[in-house]
Amino acid sequence: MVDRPGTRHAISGNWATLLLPIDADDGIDFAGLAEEIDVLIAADVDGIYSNGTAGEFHNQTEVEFDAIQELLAERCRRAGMPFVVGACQPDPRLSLERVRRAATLAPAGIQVVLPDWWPVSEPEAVDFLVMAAEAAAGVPLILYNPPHAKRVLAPAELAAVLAQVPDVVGVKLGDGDVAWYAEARTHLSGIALYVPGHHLATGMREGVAAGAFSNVACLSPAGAQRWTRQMADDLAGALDVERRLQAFMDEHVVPFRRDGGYSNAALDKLLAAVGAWAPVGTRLRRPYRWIDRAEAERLRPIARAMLPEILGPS
Ligand SMILES: N[C@@H](CC=O)C(=O)O
Repeated sequence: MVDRPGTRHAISGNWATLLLPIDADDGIDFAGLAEEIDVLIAADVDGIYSNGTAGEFHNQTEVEFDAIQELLAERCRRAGMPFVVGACQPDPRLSLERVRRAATLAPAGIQVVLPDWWPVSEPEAVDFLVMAAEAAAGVPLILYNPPHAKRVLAPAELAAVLAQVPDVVGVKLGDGDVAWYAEARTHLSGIALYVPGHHLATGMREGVAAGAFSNVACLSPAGAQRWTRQMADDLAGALDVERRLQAFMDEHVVPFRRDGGYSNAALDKLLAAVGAWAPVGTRLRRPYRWIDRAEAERLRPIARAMLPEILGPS
């Protein structure tokens, strides 16, 4: 069990996701992944995490899972970079095994999703998280509860669940409107909340966000880090960047999902290819479709013009 901190959270700021470089034969390019981790370390992000949706946790074998986490842990440990392991898995049995193995790597936290084939009730969510906490053996848990989860918990429901599992110290979730932020303040103070990367300045202004497991870091880890630092002493400027980030996403990225049916992971890999900071590529593992790399080339000058603070030189 761990104590939940009051207002300061051990895991905060700009967390960058691993994105899997995928070969033409559908295998994971581990040499490319190692290079990517080193670029993230050099960008001096607040931390690196594996196996969110963008890390394609839902489409890898257990042997691959172990190899990814070991590579992340080994390189981060050597560099003194904090890391979080995503032990996410829609199947609760496999997920608990992933948590158990992740704990042996001594990460700063372990991320889990709720069982995701049959939507869980609140008591079932509690029971799963209690089992996950046992498997984590003292490593703090972060619940990843995005809008596309089978069971999405509203702030009051989350508070009721988390009150029974103090080992869950944070929640990565989709935020909402002004009313949602008011609800989050009412029910979730003391829990570290991680809002979508391109909403982080708003989450900070509303006094709710501890940080982001960030899609902005997909676009540029170094740029996302600069932007996150800006929030501390120039929130108005950071909110202006956020407005342009959202315009870029709405006009140029979201249409791939809304009109083209691409997944969030495809969108995140597109962002990484626009930023061109590591050998990630746009390819996803089959059966998921990926966005042609030419689209990244087309969008790069647009992104640079709209977001010089994020994509400009450091
Ligand atoms: N929701 C994303 C955030 C990064 O882009 C994830 O997969 O973790």
